[in-house]
Amino acid sequence: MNSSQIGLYGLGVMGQNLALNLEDNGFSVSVFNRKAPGEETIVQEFIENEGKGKNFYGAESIKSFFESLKTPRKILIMVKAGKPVDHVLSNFLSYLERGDIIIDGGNSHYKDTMRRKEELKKIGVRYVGMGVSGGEQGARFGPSLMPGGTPGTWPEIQPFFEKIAAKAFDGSPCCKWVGEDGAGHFVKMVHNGIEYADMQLISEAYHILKESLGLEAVEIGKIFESWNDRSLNSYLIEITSKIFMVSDDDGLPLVEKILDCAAQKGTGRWTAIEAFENNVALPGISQAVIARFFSNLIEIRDEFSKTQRPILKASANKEKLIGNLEKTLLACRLAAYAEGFFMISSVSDEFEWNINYSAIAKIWQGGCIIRSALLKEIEQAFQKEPDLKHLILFDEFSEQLSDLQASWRSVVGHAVYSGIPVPCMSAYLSLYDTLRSKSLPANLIQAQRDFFGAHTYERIDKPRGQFFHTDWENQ
Ligand SMILES: NC(=O)C1=CN([C@@H]2O[C@H](COP(=O)(O)OP(=O)(O)OC[C@H]3O[C@@H](n4cnc5c(N)ncnc54)[C@H](OP(=O)(O)O)[C@@H]3O)[C@@H](O)[C@H]2O)C=CC1
Ligand SMILES: O=C(CO)[C@H](O)[C@H](O)COP(=O)(O)O
Repeated sequence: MNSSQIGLYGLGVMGQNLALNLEDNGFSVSVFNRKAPGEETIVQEFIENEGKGKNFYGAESIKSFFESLKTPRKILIMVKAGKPVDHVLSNFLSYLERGDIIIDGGNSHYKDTMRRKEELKKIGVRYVGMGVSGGEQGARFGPSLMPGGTPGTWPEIQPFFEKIAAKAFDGSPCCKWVGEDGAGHFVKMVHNGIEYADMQLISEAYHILKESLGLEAVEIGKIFESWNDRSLNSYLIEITSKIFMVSDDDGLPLVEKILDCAAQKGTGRWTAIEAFENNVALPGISQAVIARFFSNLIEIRDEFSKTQRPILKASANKEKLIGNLEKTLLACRLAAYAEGFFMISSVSDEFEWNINYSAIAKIWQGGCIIRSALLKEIEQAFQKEPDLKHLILFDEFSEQLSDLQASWRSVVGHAVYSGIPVPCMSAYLSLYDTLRSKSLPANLIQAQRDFFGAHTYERIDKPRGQFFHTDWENQ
């Protein structure tokens, strides 16, 4: 048969929509899904419904799936991350041929991608870990794509993915080769870390608007709508404004009926763990992950809240607070991207991936969950200064942070006095204050370490690299 240009394994939400997107763009696609008990007809149903009359081949077995593809085969896997990917690859082993290209588009851990790439290299199979962002709609009409893996593979798969990707502000595809090994999945993981932080920040703003100003959902929605018309313009602010406008059957806002207990599949947590593993501090992203954990402690929160005296809310001028919140969100969003890019550059340097940061800022401008107006400025910053160590050092951003800090302090201070938790906003403010402090109290920590463990210290009046020890008890 050997006729389809690309194969897609895994007809979940993402797989189905990517298959439709590929077909819309003129490609012939073979599709397959495992036949789990009770789900034997997924492929058939897809071909008879969403795929009806289109250029799909619905394979009934892995053998016929492989036979239906032009060689060297290009197969996009869209299954649950983790063991399922290894399971699928082991089922492919007897059919794969030298030169075939496997593309994992799921949210796989980049270290798994590096391992899988090395395993498949032994049999001459090329492996790409491609971060995909944009959810169901993105997959269907234009996702942001972050491919990376076996060098030299890109030219053969580029036509497919550039065609189905979303468009950046300048109309170019939100899809670029990120780098070797697990670079693509690594960048997607950090994307999700930033996604967690931005979502948490928006939720903290909502909490303040609701608790401090007592605003109703529709009014909060309108505030987000107006913010979306200015510097905060982004997908997450846009969908947030829409969420507040949706009512339940009884006419009350649906969002207020949702249990305040956030789930997570793990990519944000991985970002925080990897940051610690690589000696990089990601205070905002880490706090966003922690906030999701805390949200799950419903019973403890319920019990403890009853034991505490109510807090007298700090008074607030409504218009002023709303204005300050907008500025705080902007400062924090900048800090979130800055810490994300800092993480990417730290790990990219270690693995020598040579990631192009302005290209990443461009890939994220369309299709993905963290797309925002600010990414245009970030792209330009990295174009001007490709070796920029940290985004906060870019003149325009450091000026912006300096200008925004008064509003930021006022919001965090207001929340602290009112007993409204703002873990992410305050973590970013501490990050800002830490990085703007020429001196920190870490000298005392070094003295303590030397006191109890003879760990030695460096001195301000001696060159770096010379270490001293003091017998502190007998001075
Ligand atoms: N949903 C989203 O917004 C986004 C998801 N992703 C990532 O894309 C991937 C697909 O996500 P999504 O479509 O949402 O759904 P899921 O993560 O739920 O994955 C569904 C697919 O995985 C298959 N699968 C599960 N276990 C196995 C296994 N052991 N062997 C073979 N196939 C298996 C399912 O088959 P079956 O139907 O038979 O159970 C189904 O085709 C995931 O890695 C996800 O993290 C990335 C970006 C956005
Ligand atoms: O990758 C995504 C978007 O970019 C997914 O939507 C992601 O799975 C969401 O993460 P979580 O379930 O942990 O909130």
